[in-house]
Amino acid sequence: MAEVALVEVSKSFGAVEAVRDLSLSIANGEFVVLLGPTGAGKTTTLRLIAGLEQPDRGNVVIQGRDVTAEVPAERDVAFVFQQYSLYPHLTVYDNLAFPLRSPARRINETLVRRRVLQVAELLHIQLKLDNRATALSGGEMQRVAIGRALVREPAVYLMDEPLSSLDAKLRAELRLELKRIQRELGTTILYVTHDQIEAMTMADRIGVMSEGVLIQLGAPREIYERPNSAYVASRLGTPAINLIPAELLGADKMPREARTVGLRTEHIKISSADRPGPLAQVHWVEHLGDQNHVHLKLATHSLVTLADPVQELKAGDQVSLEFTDPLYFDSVGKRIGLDGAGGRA
Ligand SMILES: Nc1ncnc2c1ncn2[C@@H]1O[C@H](COP(=O)(O)OP(=O)(O)OP(=O)(O)O)[C@@H](O)[C@H]1O
Repeated sequence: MAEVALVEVSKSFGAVEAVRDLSLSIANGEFVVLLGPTGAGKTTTLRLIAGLEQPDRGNVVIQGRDVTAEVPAERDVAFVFQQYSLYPHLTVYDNLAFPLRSPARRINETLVRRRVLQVAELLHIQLKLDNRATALSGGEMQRVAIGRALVREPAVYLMDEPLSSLDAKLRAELRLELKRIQRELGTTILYVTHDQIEAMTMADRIGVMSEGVLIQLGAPREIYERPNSAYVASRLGTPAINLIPAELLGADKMPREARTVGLRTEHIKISSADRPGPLAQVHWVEHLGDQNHVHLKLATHSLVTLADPVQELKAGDQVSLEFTDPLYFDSVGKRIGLDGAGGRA
């Protein structure tokens, strides 16, 4: 049974349609990531599930129960926000125990203690239990914030960019930990992020949103390899996919309706200028440490790809390009050759 389902939900704020006709079903134990630019409607989607917003139309169903009319406290969800919302005057232990001590729950202290210790161990903060929340590093605070959600066992965890305030190293660490915990506990998570690496590495399925609409929902590889549109293709991949007008590349081998060609770095091979293929000029080479990005000029268009480390390239070099299995998009940006294998949202 779906743990959480949104059924044709819409929500406007004045003239802004924050979420439009959104249907989404999250299975028990599934990790779904909503990815999209700012203003796409991701946070509003979480708030609608939590009951912090009321939909204008549509229904929210949690564990088979229609909760649309219920207040947040009646819904079985836990929310983790971007900013750690800890009680500064309480110890880590008491912060973790807090959600279990509400009068409505009446859990005895032995059980509270057992659960807090279990979660603290899971998050590697067991040595910090006596610290005040303010005497923690940012990464530790965010672990406690996540732990406060984990001590409860709700139907679904809603997480709104929980790692975005952390530095890159901590983020990478916590990303792995969160995924491990989710696997171990079999929890159901709906997670919002701008970060494509978080989406690719943690999600069972990614939902790509734009302007309140769920554009595509699918497994990370499916979204990456078989995007339904140029928009979705441009949300994943570093460097970003190159979108080049089809007429620049010669129409002979392309589908007739192709207007734009999507070239990811793995679709582009750089060879010496005497090889067949369109000629491009190296504009500059960006050394990023672990990889080199080559910026190329193909007629009037710029293209970015990865440089083979053994290939000596420098600004001004002429090279020939060879393209393998690029993606083709029609005049409205829809991918040509959609196979209908569950790729559409
Ligand atoms: N309480 C509100 N009042 C008015 N407009 C709102 C409100 N909440 C959200 N919006 C608008 O709804 C749209 C969607 O906002 P939302 O916060 O859901 O986007 P988001 O994808 O989560 O963006 P971000 O990544 O920046 O958090 C935006 O245009 C936003 O300005």
